[in-house]
Amino acid sequence: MATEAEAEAEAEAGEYYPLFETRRARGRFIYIIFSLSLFVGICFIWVYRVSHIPREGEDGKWAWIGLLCVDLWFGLYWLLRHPFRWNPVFRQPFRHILSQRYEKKLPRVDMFVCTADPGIEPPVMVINTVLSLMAYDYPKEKLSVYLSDDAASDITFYALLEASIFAKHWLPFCKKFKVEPTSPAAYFKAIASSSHTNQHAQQFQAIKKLYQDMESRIENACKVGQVPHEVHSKHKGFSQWDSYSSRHDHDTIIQILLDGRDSSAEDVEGNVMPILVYLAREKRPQVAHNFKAGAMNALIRVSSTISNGEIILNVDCDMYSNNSQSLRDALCFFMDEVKGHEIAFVQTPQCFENVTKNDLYGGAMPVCYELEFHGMDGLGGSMYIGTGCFHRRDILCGRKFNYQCRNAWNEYKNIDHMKEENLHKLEEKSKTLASCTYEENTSWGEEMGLLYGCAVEDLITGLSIKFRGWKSVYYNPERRAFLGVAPTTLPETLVQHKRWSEGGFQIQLSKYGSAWYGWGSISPGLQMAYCYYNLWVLQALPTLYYCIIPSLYLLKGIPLFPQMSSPWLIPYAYVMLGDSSYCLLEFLWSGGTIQGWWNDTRMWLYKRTSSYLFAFVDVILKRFGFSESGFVVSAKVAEENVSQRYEKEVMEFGDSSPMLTLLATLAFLNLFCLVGALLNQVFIREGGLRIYETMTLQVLLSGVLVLINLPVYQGLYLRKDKGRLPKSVAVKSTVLALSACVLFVAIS
Ligand SMILES: O=c1ccn([C@@H]2O[C@H](COP(=O)(O)OP(=O)(O)O[C@H]3O[C@H](CO)[C@@H](O)[C@H](O)[C@H]3O)[C@@H](O)[C@H]2O)c(=O)[nH]1
Ligand SMILES: [Mn+2]
Repeated sequence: MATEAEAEAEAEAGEYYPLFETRRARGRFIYIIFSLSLFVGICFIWVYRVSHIPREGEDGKWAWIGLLCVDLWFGLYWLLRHPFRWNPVFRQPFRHILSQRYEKKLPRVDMFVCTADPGIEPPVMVINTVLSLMAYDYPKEKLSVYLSDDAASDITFYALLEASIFAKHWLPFCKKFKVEPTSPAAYFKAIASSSHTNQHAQQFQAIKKLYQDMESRIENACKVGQVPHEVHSKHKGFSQWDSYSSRHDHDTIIQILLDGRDSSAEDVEGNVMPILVYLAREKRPQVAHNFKAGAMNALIRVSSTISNGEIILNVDCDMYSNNSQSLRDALCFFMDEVKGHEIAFVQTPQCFENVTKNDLYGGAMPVCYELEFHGMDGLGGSMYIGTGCFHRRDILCGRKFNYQCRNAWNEYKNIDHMKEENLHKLEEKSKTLASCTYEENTSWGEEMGLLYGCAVEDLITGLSIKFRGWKSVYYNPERRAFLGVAPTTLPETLVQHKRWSEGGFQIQLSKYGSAWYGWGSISPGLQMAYCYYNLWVLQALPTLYYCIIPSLYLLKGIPLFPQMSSPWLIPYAYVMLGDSSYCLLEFLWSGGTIQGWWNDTRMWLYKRTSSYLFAFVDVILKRFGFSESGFVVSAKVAEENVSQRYEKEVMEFGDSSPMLTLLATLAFLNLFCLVGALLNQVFIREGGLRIYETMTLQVLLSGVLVLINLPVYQGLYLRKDKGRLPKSVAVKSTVLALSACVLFVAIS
């Protein structure tokens, strides 16, 4: 094995091969020229706004001043978008070199899966994730999987118990036939019938049957809400539920289901299996449990006594491993002799198995993962996004960066001394580590582990690691590393984005949001990039302004933009056309479709006018102590007819919520204004084409808003299915929009 000194000597002699390589994107020059020209356009718009403010007594003075502020803000925010595009980098790990150099010295890896609600995160899905991780192509004695169950559900525990038995067949099968993906459900779905060799076909059928039997047992247990009697009495683990009173009030429940130190934990071919642990940390109603961050911190502590892997992989319960090599790939970054010592975590993109072709709810965020994250990587490292991320344990636990820590890889921690310790003792010891009083008067949640008090614990934790001097890597392999489930309804998507944007804003208001706190530890470009995400909520009011004011003034016949014949129209046209074509091209380049881009634009509007607005209000309320933090877990399953509509890309509204009422009101407001203005023009003013001449941009703006809202009008009045907008929303929004229009016209 090459030590670092040897590696450097090799490198000097010109024979050294690094464990990974970094490529830079080309064509940046063209981009810079183009954005400079756009910026000039934006400046012209600003100049126009300032120099054409209506005089005292003229119509629309205040609306104009409002537009000036909004245009200023949009222009400044637009600037924040650039650092992402300055220097995108692409990483390529070399895992064959890793095997050559380090096969015997590979570190232990602890993998954490978090689940919180068996109702919306079905146990079958959770164990598929667990099984996919257990089957990584990696020395099994060095792997451990921990499942944290924040619902402390005995059915999830039962499912994991079943999985531990099924794994004994599944792991050797995966190894023998190089199965990919290693999540049984995904694999059987991908390969409906086996066309391989005879031997494979036979074993394929056998293992498929085993899986299906297990699946139906677990689903059955979920349906009746009870663990089968004979299993319950046979396994001692269930006795831990004797003192259980509710999911918010119970002792720590921990069970080591498989442990290589115990001979019963061998697969059917006599190979060692990964360690497998179930954990439900203690919960008490009066003690804050800090949601996923709390669960992760309990996992970090408990795993430190059981396996203490140097590397920690963290996934959400729906994110199964889709690439059995990605673990080795990630290690190439950490173990690289020249650069590895400064890398704290390796993040893979969050990709989804269930996004449809045109991605109705914009869940895939292709530009984000195919471009912006590469850009952040070039600026010093992408964000930690909570799932599909490999961490170094000590750094996650708060270690600061210093140059001495280079050789840490050679000092592997030995866990052999625990061999004699019997499992039961180990479990008892771990229980105190997961108790809800353990963290009292410690720095867990502040300097150690994942940070508390923020709706995006992942982002803030990643940022705090950066501030301690570390770098990170964004690794986007061709074969997706993980696949999960994206929300399949509009309300769920909006709620998820509310949580995200709220979290971002919380970061911005915390010490991590300030430019001076991070000065020197992260580059100004990266600061700007983080701001771009963290300031989402501040888009809400300006966007609402643009959706409401120009349309109302259109109805009243007061122009707020340059006329067709005015030269000031040129910068407007250039900026609007230039920017949207650029965004469209980027979207297509990232793998999206044209229809997908249109859908994404709609979601962009909806998120800004509902999620971000509600998040903004919530952050303010929380600041003044009027509201408490929460974590609305997104559902990973949908009813049959809901998923059918999802497959057909028909928008699912489903229930009445203030967010939907707001969206529908805006949709109607624009429809009424547009129709009102046109009627007014034709019947009352008889001015011929005047409106097109004086208010082209306002007509266009309302027109686009009406077009983009087509699914809302359909959902309100044309559809009959259950996913339509409820009647109550239809009534409320129509009345609200109509009265806004009437009032506005009447007031003057
Ligand atoms: O009290 C809780 C709440 C949630 N979770 C788990 O956290 C994960 C993420 O929850 P999900 O509802 O799927 O949220 P998403 O919005 O899809 O998650 C993204 O955003 C979250 C932060 O808002 C991050 O924690 C996630 O890792 C990231 O994938 C799931 O496995 C949950 O089981 C817990 O363990 N305990
Ligand atoms: Mn999720």
